[in-house]
Amino acid sequence: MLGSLAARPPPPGLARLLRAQPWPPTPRGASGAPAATPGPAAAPLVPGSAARGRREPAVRGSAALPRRGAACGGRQGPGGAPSALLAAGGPVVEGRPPPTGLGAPGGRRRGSCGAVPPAGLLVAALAACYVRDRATKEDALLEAARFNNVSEVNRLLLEGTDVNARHRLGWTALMVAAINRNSSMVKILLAANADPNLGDEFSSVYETAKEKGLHSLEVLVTREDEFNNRLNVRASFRGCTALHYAVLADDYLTVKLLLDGGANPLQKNEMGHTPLDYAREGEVMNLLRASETKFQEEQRRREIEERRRFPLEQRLKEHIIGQESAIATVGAAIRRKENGWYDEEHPLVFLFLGSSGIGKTELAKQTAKYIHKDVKKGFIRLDMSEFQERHEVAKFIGSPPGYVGHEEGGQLTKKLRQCPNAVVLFDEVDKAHPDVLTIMLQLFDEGRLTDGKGKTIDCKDAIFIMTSNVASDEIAQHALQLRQEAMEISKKRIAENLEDVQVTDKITISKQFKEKVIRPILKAHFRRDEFLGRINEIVYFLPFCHSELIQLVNKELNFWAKKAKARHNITLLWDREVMDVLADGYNLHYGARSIKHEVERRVVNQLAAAYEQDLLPRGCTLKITVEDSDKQLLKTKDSSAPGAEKTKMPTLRLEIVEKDSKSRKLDIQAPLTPENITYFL
Ligand SMILES: Nc1ncnc2c1ncn2[C@@H]1O[C@H](COP(=O)(O)OP(=O)(O)OP(=O)(O)O)[C@@H](O)[C@H]1O
Repeated sequence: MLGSLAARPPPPGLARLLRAQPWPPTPRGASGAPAATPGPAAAPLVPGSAARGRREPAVRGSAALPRRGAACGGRQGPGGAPSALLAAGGPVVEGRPPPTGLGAPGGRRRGSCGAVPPAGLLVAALAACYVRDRATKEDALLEAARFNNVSEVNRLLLEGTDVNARHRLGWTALMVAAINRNSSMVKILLAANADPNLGDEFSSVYETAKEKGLHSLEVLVTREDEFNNRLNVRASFRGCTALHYAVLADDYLTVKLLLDGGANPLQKNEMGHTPLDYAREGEVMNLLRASETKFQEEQRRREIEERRRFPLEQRLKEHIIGQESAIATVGAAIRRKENGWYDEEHPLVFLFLGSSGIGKTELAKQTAKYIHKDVKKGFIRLDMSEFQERHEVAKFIGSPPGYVGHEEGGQLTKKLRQCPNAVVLFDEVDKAHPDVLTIMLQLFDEGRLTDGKGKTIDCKDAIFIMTSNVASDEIAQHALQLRQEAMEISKKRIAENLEDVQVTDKITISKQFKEKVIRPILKAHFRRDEFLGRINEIVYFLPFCHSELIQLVNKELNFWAKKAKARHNITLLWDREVMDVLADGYNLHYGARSIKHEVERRVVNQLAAAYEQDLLPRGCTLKITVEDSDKQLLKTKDSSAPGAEKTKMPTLRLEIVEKDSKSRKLDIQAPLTPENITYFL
């Protein structure tokens, strides 16, 4: 059976990864002749030993190492004497890279001792290649998996060795067992919770050598000796799972074990190939095809279950503060689509309205992340202010043949072709030229788009989100007015001692306001009823209320606290008063960005100056405080007393918390005023 498998031509993807040697490797007897029956339990050949007819005992340790380095002459197989490798000016075997730095220049005879580089260099290379610390249990596990040493693996697992530990070059024990057709080992490792979906971190020999700062020769020999010697050393294996390797080895039993053990047949390696792409015609291919279908169904079921347990709205709220009605509107529309309650002839179209920096882009991004996981391709963002002129339509969908830029294609069409069901954000859509809007209308209406080359992209499954600041002042003023009214009603009810008082920041934009105020503004701007008519949902983003501002400040301070801890081992503390002071920096026109800037200006600047002035011992605890003398001002302001707005802005200071819990104020000098002026912000 093995012979017939080897005789079949491998698929093109497979051919790239394997060397031009028969695969699966034909085990050889002691004489070097092919063995009669390989059998999974047979002690495996040591890589490179085939030519020498040597069979390595399946034990830990590197007893053979000194012998390997001793030979100097013609090539002895991939695991053979490194001197033979060093002597070669070009690839010694098919697919083997020339040893950079160490190798002799081109033109030298292969395997010639005369081509050996200086002895010191050789010794260093030998030492690097073979003197390996095999002391750790994880290394021992990888080696035992390589040699199918069941008892050693069992012992190591019992001792608590991490079954998913990686070789220093990136692979796991399960991958080693899979590529070497050690199915009994695969079974043991899976039973010990080995993750079948981990991807190899080893790319090609050159890439890995570069990444790890090693000599390519060392990487090559290690890969061949400690993983497998039948793989193309030039190909990239990054992202290959144990299942990819089992398929490369064309080992039905191991493939089946891995699939039963939860391996994902749809998982792609970094080249974008699933295991099926490497399968030869036959039972392995059939098995993979069947399990792909089954896996897809199961995945769909799992996703539905997960959506039920952890709804989209909840996920979005983890990243977006406030904007509850916007989240609810988008969440409901996506749910309708996900569950098949939508018009499949048209894509979903939203218009996000509201002032700057209040989460329109963020909501679009998070929606894409939820739908696609891979946000890079699944989220397309176009700044529509780049399409203000008529001729810029060509930039949007590509120029027709014979025009400049025809070959480049359009910004939208190029990206949509890569991911036709992407979440597409048209930022500042009000700035786009009417001709661009006409194309968008066609896109929304028909769910497809024809590019400059005449090719049509079907994108009925895409989600289009347009954002605009049009009417943002009206929306903001209306929201503030609604909040004011809600506050007054609450106060009145408190004054009347009514029991069901709920002080709430939650407000809803009325239908009347949308129809009477917003729609006419939109109509005047876009001048096309049909364009507005094609929008599924107009989503309103409102200015932040005080409690939302406090959450934004907290989020921002937490961001810096994490950085302080990670970079300088400094613990940063603050209290509610500090958050109130920072929340006052909110500017309606800049939204959450104004909070970011306020924190940077009033806290991070002080931190940086204190650090530069060597006032922050490593490992210290820092507290942000409001200057004592300013606290009264803050109280006055909090109580909304008349005239409070005119009071001086409270000052934030940094204090070091000493071991006895007492605080010491830091005397930070303002960097731009060297005359000993204390840093006041
Ligand atoms: N509601 C929010 N919750 C959390 N972070 C927010 C929120 N709104 C804005 N931000 C943060 O502020 C920054 C700007 O937000 P975003 O890009 O979403 O603004 P926008 O509403 O699209 O405005 P613009 O049109 O100016 O881009 C981002 O870093 C974002 O994370």
